[in-house]
Amino acid sequence: MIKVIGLTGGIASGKSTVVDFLISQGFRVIDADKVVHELQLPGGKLYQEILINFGTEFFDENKQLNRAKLGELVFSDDKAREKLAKLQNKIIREELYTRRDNLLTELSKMLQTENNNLTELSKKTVQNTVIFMDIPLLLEQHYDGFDEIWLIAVSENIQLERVMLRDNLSEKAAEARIAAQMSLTEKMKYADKVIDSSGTFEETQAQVLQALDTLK
Ligand SMILES: CC(C)(COP(=O)(O)OP(=O)(O)OC[C@H]1O[C@@H](n2cnc3c(N)ncnc32)[C@H](O)[C@@H]1O)[C@@H](O)C(=O)NCCC(=O)NCCS
Ligand SMILES: Nc1ncnc2c1ncn2[C@@H]1O[C@H](COP(=O)(O)OP(=O)(O)OP(=O)(O)O)[C@@H](O)[C@H]1O
Repeated sequence: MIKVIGLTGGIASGKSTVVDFLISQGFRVIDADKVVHELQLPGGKLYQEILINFGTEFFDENKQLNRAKLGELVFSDDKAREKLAKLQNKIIREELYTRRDNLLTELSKMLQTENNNLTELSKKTVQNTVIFMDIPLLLEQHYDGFDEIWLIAVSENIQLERVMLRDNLSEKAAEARIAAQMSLTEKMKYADKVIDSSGTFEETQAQVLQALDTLK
C-alpha cells in the first residue's frame, strides 16, 4: 500500500524547504501552492473565474494574474478572501485529488513491475511507497485521505520575521497573513508528527530524516 502523507503548517513555516529536501531524497510531492499557481495561468481553470469576478486591475500587461496585488487585497479584507475561496476551493480540491490519484496509479504500476522482476526492496522502492502532499490549508479546509499528517512548525516570532523578510511585508501585513490561518497550537492537535523548523536547515533536515525512518 502506498502511503499518502499530508504536509502542512503556517505561512513561511518551512514547508517548501522540507519539500525541496524530500524531492532531493527522491520522493514525489504534490505542492498545492504550485498547483494553484498553474491553475491561475492564462488558460488555467482558475484564470477566467478570477478575471470575471475581480477584474482586469488584478492582471498585468502580459495578461498574467498579479498574485501580489490579489494577495494584498485578500489578506486585508475577509470578504474578498471568502469570495476568492468560493471561486477557487472546489476546483483546487478536485485538481489535488486527481493529481494524487494519478500519482498513486503511476507508482502502483512501477511497484508491480519491480515485484515482477523480483528485485530486492531497493531504496527506490521505499521512496515509491510514500507520496507527500504539501497543502498549506489542509486543516482549515478539511482535506482528508492521509495516512499521516506532518506539521511543519515554527515559533511565532521567527514565523513573523520570516514572512516579513521573505515576502517583503510590513509587520502589520505579515500579521494579517498569519491571522488568516489556524493557529499552530490548534494545528498541533491534528498532527501525527511535528517538525520544528525554528533552527538551522540541517536541524530541520535531520528531523525529516528521522520521520522518514519511521515509515520503513
Ligand atoms: C492570494 C494568492 C493569489 C497570493 O499568491 P502568492 O503567490 O502571493 O502567495 P502563495 O500562493 O505562494 O501563498 C503563500 C502562502 O500564503 C498562505 N495562503 C495562501 N492563500 C491563503 C488563504 N486563502 N488563506 C490563508 N492563507 C493563505 C499559504 O500559507 C501559502 O503557502 C494565492 O495564494 C491564492 O490564490 N490563494 C488562495 C488559494 C489557496 O487556498 N491556496 C493555498 C493552497 S491550499
Ligand atoms: N531551518 C529552516 N527550515 C525551513 N525554513 C527555513 C529555515 N531557516 C530559514 N528558513 C526560511 O524560512 C522561509 C520560509 O520557508 P518556506 O518558504 O519553506 O515556507 P513555507 O511554509 O513553504 O511558506 P508558504 O506557506 O508561505 O509557502 C524561507 O525563506 C526559508 O529559507
